[in-house]
Amino acid sequence: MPKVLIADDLSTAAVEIFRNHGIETDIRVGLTKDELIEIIPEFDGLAVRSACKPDADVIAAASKLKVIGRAGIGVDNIDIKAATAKGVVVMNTPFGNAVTTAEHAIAMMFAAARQIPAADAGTQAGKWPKKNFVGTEVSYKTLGLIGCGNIGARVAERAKGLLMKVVAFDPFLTEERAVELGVEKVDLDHLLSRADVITLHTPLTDQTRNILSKEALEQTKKGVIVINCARGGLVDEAAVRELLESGHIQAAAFDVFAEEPAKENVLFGAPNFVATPHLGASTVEAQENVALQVAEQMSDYLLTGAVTNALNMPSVTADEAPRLKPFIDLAEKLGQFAGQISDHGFEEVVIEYEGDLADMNRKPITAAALAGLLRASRGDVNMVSAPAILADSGVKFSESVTEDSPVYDSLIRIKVLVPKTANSDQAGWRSLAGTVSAGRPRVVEVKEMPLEGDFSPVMLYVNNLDKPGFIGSLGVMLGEANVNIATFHLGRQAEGGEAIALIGIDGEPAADVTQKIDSLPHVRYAKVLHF
Ligand SMILES: NC(=O)C1=CN([C@@H]2O[C@H](COP(=O)(O)OP(=O)(O)OC[C@H]3O[C@@H](n4cnc5c(N)ncnc54)[C@H](O)[C@@H]3O)[C@@H](O)[C@H]2O)C=CC1
Ligand SMILES: O=C(O)C(=O)COP(=O)(O)O
Repeated sequence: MPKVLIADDLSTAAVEIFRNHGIETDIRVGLTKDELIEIIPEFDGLAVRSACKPDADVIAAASKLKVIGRAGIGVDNIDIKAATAKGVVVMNTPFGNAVTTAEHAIAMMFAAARQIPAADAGTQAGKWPKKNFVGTEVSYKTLGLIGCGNIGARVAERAKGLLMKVVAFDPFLTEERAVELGVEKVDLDHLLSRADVITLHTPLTDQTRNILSKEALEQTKKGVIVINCARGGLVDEAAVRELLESGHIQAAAFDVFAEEPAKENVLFGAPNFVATPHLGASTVEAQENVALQVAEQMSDYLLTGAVTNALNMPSVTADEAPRLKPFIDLAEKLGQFAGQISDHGFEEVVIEYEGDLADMNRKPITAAALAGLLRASRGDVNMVSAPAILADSGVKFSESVTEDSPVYDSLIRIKVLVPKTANSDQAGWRSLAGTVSAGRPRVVEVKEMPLEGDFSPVMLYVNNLDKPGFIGSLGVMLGEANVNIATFHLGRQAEGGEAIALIGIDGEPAADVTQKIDSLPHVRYAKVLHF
């Protein structure tokens, strides 16, 4: 039974879902990094919000981990690169808390514009500080959105309901979407000079870090209000303090901080500054949404291989998972085959899909083929890590699809180009093709020679010249070496030409068996294959 560690405060709805799927959970909120490293090897799944930080060290220790589920949107607390390299899927719940966070941004805008927290504190302290608080209206003012995705768009809709004019800076916002939302797409300089209120809704990336730098803040209108419910690190906090003190910024309201939990911060105590402790997603509705969703997604992945909302792997719906599974198996086996007969590496990979595969979700199939291919040389590679490893390696990769499949309903062909620098006998294209028949993967072509057979866990691959007596001498030799033949498949180019024998055998042969096969006349290459 898979085991999931819940390492942040998730709604109990998540535990219920895991339990219904027969998945064991352990709730351990507030672990130190060392404590997390100590227990993580027990778990197949890790469910987090933003407080738990599965970094490269934690992921390195996570020997069984298959999936990290983020009950929320931002994944900057997770080392996705390390997870990908280790083959761990990282998934989030991109929509579950978006409305709640948009509402928080609007609440923060009013809290800042009317200084509600300070007015409340003074009133409840018995000071009746009516004269101290003169706010500003937001109607007919300009709201500048930095980031107009999921949450930014919802903020825009609400701001328009408040009769605000909305301008947005987002390089990925299309003109059509801007028109649909009724926002004006502008560049950052325009936004800075025009907005009465600026609100941030981008992820924290190398491009967005410090996007509201001191210089940017100095370009804003005097009296601007700044809201940050996205991520600390997007804004220069010290510069905001300075500009609040000088009165250039009228008010600021931040839910997120560069260092969290923010027990101390340069902004604390600044004039007209409002703070909340990363509450953007904290409503009953949002927390239930994200907990249910992450638990369903993680359970689906652990139990069926369905992938939803993964940041480092193509999606596979629960409906298509059973249909794709035999093709994923086939692709992985063809990849393993190609990897194991490419002793000198490869500089190019081509995957050809034919027939029914033209209409399928091929991304996971490709990922499986690459995982199988790379495993021979790179060890523990899976569908998550394979595409990134191949891209990093500089090996050229392409894919082609055709609806025609002359012989089979569906066919996958993997071709690898072994470099010229290798043993000249080995250089050139290797090509393997297979199909799924009665739900089982079958090889149907090896080095462009027709050859039909099942995959066995251990196989002997022999590339020879088609000469009389060869099969007999091979059979005798294997008998003498105590190798029991389970299946025997043959293919050849033409009489007397290049030929292949693919032999399923029972158990692991002695270490010298390939040498013995190599020493038979007419053998060009022999290899023990594992599937
Ligand atoms: N305070 C809280 O509790 C919560 C905070 N968040 C944070 O809110 C942020 C936004 O979330 P979503 O709207 O769901 O993300 P999203 O991915 O839907 O939208 C982000 C938008 O930022 C844009 N963007 C990317 N790079 C940009 C750049 N260099 N300049 C301008 N725009 C850029 C993207 O094109 C995209 O449209 C994230 O950082 C997320 O972690 C999300 C939920 C709760
Ligand atoms: O979903 C997000 O990106 C958030 O920032 C929410 O964070 P939280 O789950 O409340 O720790």
